[in-house]
Amino acid sequence: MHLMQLPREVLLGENLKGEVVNVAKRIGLGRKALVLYGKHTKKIAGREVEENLSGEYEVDGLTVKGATMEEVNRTLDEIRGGEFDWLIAVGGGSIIDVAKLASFKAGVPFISFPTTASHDGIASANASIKDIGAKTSVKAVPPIAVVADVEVIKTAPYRYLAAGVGDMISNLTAVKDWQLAHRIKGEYYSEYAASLSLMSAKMVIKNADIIRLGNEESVRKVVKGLISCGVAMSIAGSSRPASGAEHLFSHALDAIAPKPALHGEQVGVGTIIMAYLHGMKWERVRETLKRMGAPTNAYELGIDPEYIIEALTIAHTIRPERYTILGKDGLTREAAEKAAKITGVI
Ligand SMILES: NC(=O)C1=CN([C@@H]2O[C@H](COP(=O)(O)OP(=O)(O)OC[C@H]3O[C@@H](n4cnc5c(N)ncnc54)[C@H](OP(=O)(O)O)[C@@H]3O)[C@@H](O)[C@H]2O)C=CC1
Ligand SMILES: O=C(CO)COP(=O)(O)O
Ligand SMILES: [Zn+2]
Repeated sequence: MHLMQLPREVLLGENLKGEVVNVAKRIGLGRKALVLYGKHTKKIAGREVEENLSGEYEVDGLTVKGATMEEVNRTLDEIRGGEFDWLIAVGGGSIIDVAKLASFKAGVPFISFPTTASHDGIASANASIKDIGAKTSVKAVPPIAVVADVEVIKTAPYRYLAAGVGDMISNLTAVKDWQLAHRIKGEYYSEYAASLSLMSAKMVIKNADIIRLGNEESVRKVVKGLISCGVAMSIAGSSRPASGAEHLFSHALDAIAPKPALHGEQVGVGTIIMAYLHGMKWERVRETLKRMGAPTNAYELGIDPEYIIEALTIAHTIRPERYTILGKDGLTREAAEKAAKITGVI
């Protein structure tokens, strides 16, 4: 059996902070709601969402510090202790992922209220949580609804939108890796999931000039693409269509770099290198990221080249069951340095 779980409602528009009440009513969610937000996203939209809900529901808020198991367990304790019926995550990828896993473990639904268009976890069913070692996603549940307020998402610095583009462009190499694993390891491959994932990547390349403007239309285009990526992952039953070696590189950077960059920025740079290793048109990937104003090298990521090389050499160890262009043995230091230099990453 192949289970595909998808959100029941997706709202994309303006001034939706108050609309959550109607969404919850339509879906028939219970009386007690827990609003999850981060330190910043509480001020950006979380507090207002909480206030709006309090007219109709019994509401409490919880500030989450990051996508760690500790925070998932703290949220879980809060849900169980307070007997909450549902959650709403107001934030970036980290807050949404904590809500996703906690809601899955507690068996209660959650609404995704993204404050950035920086990642494709907005509507996906998997959660990337840092536990021991590197952070890779695990199966959870998709949000029961996605409420994407363009006005809120537009308040985020442009850098976040460009990161979202990076997370979508990464589908180009992720799908190549998936096809490789299908051919070499006989891994399950879904043509529908792969096509949907590639469509988002191609759409952002095509619409690069509109997205670059960072206006409302740009946000709408990026959010729709990110939601499609989430659906692709749900169809596949894993993050395979949107996460290959470029993501392993980013996960490795998260584990070793003193100050990692945004997820989407790192996977964008990873895509340049992995496209080179695949013999793809890596220059086109770099050009698109450049046009977007997204980082294309170590300096722009704010990460020392030494960490880039190390991340490339350890990336294959992060999720050994996921076969990629890095193979079973990974890159040698020399090969990593060469690939990073040729592509202008270091
Ligand atoms: N599950 C999945 O399928 C996927 C998961 N991911 C995961 O998502 C995470 C990356 O998400 P990302 O959004 O890049 O990063 P974070 O969620 O970690 O957010 C980064 C920072 O941005 C702040 N922020 C959020 N919204 C705004 C805003 N509107 N304006 C200004 N600052 C804002 C956050 O504030 P605050 O401190 O309040 O939180 C935080 O300090 C990673 O953990 C990644 O692994 C990525 C792709 C797919
Ligand atoms: O970031 C993701 C997809 O863009 C999720 O990927 P991981 O499964 O590698 O965490
Ligand atoms: Zn990603």
